[in-house]
Amino acid sequence: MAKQTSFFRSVSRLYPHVKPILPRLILGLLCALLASVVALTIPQVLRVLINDSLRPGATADAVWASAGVILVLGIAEAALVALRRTFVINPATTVETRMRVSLYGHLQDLTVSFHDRWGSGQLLSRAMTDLNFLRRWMAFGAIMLVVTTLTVVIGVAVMFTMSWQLALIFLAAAVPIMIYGFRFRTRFSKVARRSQDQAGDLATTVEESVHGIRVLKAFGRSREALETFNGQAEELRQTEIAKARHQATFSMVVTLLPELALGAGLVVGILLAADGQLSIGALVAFFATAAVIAAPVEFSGMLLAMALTAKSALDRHFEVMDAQNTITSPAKPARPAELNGALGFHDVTFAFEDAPDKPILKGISLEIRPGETMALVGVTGSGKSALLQLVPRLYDVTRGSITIDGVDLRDFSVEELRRVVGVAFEDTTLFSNSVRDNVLLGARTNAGLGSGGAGEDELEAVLEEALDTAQAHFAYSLPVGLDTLIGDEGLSLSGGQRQRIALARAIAARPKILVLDDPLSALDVNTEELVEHRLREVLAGTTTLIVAHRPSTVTLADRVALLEDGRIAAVGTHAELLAANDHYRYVIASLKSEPRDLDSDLSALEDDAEEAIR
Ligand SMILES: Nc1ncnc2c1ncn2[C@@H]1O[C@H](COP(=O)(O)OP(=O)(O)OP(=O)(O)O)[C@@H](O)[C@H]1O
Repeated sequence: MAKQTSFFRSVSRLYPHVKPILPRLILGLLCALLASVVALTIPQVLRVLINDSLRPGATADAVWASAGVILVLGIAEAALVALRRTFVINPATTVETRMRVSLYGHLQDLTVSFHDRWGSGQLLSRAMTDLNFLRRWMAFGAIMLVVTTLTVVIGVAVMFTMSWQLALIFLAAAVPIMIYGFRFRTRFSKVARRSQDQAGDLATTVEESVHGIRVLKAFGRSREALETFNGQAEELRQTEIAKARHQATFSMVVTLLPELALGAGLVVGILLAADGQLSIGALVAFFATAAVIAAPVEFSGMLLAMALTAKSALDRHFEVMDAQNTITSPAKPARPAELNGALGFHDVTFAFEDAPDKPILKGISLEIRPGETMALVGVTGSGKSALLQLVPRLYDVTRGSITIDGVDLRDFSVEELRRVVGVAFEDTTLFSNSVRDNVLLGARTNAGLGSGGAGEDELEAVLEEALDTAQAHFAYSLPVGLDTLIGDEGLSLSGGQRQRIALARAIAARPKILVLDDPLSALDVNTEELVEHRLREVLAGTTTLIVAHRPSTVTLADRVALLEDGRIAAVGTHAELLAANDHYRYVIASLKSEPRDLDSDLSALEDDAEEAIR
C-alpha cells in the first residue's frame, strides 16, 4: 500500500530537480501572470471607453485611441503567452530527462531482491509515462494553476473596486465550489493512482507476453493471453472513465455556479445601475472582468486534476527512488594483500527477502582452493543457483560470511568484487548490441577501457581468445561477423550459441574467480568437453565454482560439493563420492546426459564426416 503524503510535501520533492531551471520557470510564470494582468486590464479600458469616450459629444478620436489600446493589449497578451512557452518548454524537458536518467541509474544500483519484487512494466511506466506527464505538468499545469489562482484573486479584488455588492454575489459561488473541491481531490487522487498502477500492470503483461511469445504460440495460449489483456485493459478503461466522470462533474460545478452567480449579479447590477448607484461603464467592466476570470475558473477542474495526477506520478517516482540499495561498498574497502582466488563459505545461511522464514541455504561451509574447479551438484531446487549468486553479491548472505583470500565480500568495494568474480548463468541475457560488445562487456570495465583508444588491440586479442575458449567460432560466420547485432533487437541465436557468447563474456573479463551456473547445459557433450579443456588451459589460475547438471561436467571438476536440502552433504572427488554417498549416486544417476544443442551437434557430426573422408 502506497504511503499517503500531502500534495505540497510530494511536490516539494521536485525542488532539487527544478532548482537549476528555477530562473526560467519564474520568468515563464511572470509572463503568464503578466498575460493575465493584461487580459484583466482590457475590461478597464472598456469601462473608460463607455463612461468617457462614448459620452454624448465625445470625439471619434477617443474611440480610436481606446480601440488602439485594446489592440495593443491583445497583441501583448498573445506575445506574453508565446514567451511563457519559450521560457518553460526547454527546461521542463531537461528536468524530465534528468529525472529519467537518475531513475535509470538508481535502478541499475538497486539490488536483485528489489527487481525480484517489482514488475518490469511498473518500472517502465514510471520511467516513461509518469515522467512525461510531469514534464507537461511543469511546463503548463503547474504554471497555469498558479496563474489561474492569482488571476481569480486579482479579478475578484478588481470586481470589489467596481461593485462590492456584485462581487459578494459572485464570491458566494466559491463556497460550495471549495467544499466540493475537497471531495473531488480525495476521490480523484485515488482513481488517478489506480489508473497509473493499472497502466503499469498492463505494460508488464505486454512485456511478458512479447518476451514469451514463442511459449504462448506453442501452447496455443494466444487467445487466453488476449483475454487476460482485454480484462486488464477494460479495468483501466473503467478507471479512466471514473477519472473523466469526476473531472467532468467538478468542471460542471465550477462552470455552473459562477454562471448562476453572474445571472443573479446581472439582475442586481441592473437594479443598482437604474438606481444610479453604479455607472453603466462599471457594470460592463464588471461583467467583462467576470468573463476574463470565467475561463480560468472553468479550467480549474482540469488543472486540479493535472496537479493531482502529477502528485501521484511523483509519489510513484519517489517510491522507486526511495528504495535503498543495501548492497553497497564499505566506507573503507579492503582487498587481500595478494589476490589468489581462495573462496571460502563460512556457516552461510541465506533466505530470500520475500520468504525470510524459509532459508534456502543453511550453515554452508566450504573452502575452494585457488585455481581449483569445484562442481556443485544437487537435485533441482536444492539452492545451487542461490549459492552462486551470493559470490558476486547479487544477494547478501543472511548469516555467516563468504571470503575471498580471507577478506569478507562485504569489505570489498562492490566494483572491485565484480571485477574479481566473473559469472555466466544458464539463462543467458544478451544485449541488443554487436557480438564484440556483448563479449567485451566486462573486459572493457576490467581493463578500464572505453570503446576505442589505445587498448583496443589488447581487447581484440582478449575477444579472440574468449571466443576460442568458449568454442564460439560460429560468431565469425555471422552476417557481419563479430559486428553482427544480436540480442532482442538483433539476430536470433540458438540456445547453445547464446550460452557460448555468455561464457566468452565471462572469460573475457579475466576474473580471478569464475562462477558458472550450468552455462554449458545447451551444449553437446563433445563441445562441452572442448570448452572445459580450453577453460582449464586459459584459466589455469582461476578458481571456478560450477553448477553441474551432467556427469561430463562433474568429471572435469577437481572436487565436487553435494548440496542437499540447502546443506553441504558431502565434499570430495567424483570417484570418492560415487563410492561413498548414496544420495550422490542418486543425483548423478538422475543427471541428464543427452546433447541439447542441435547446431553444435550438427557441426560435430560434420567434423566427424570430414575426418572420415580424409
Ligand atoms: N527470488 C526468490 N524468492 C523466493 N524463493 C526463491 C527465489 N528464487 C528462487 N527461490 C527458491 O529457492 C529455491 C532454490 O532455488 P535455486 O534456483 O537456487 O535452486 P537450484 O538448485 O539452482 O535448482 P535448479 O537445479 O533447478 O536450477 C527454490 O525452491 C526456489 O523456488
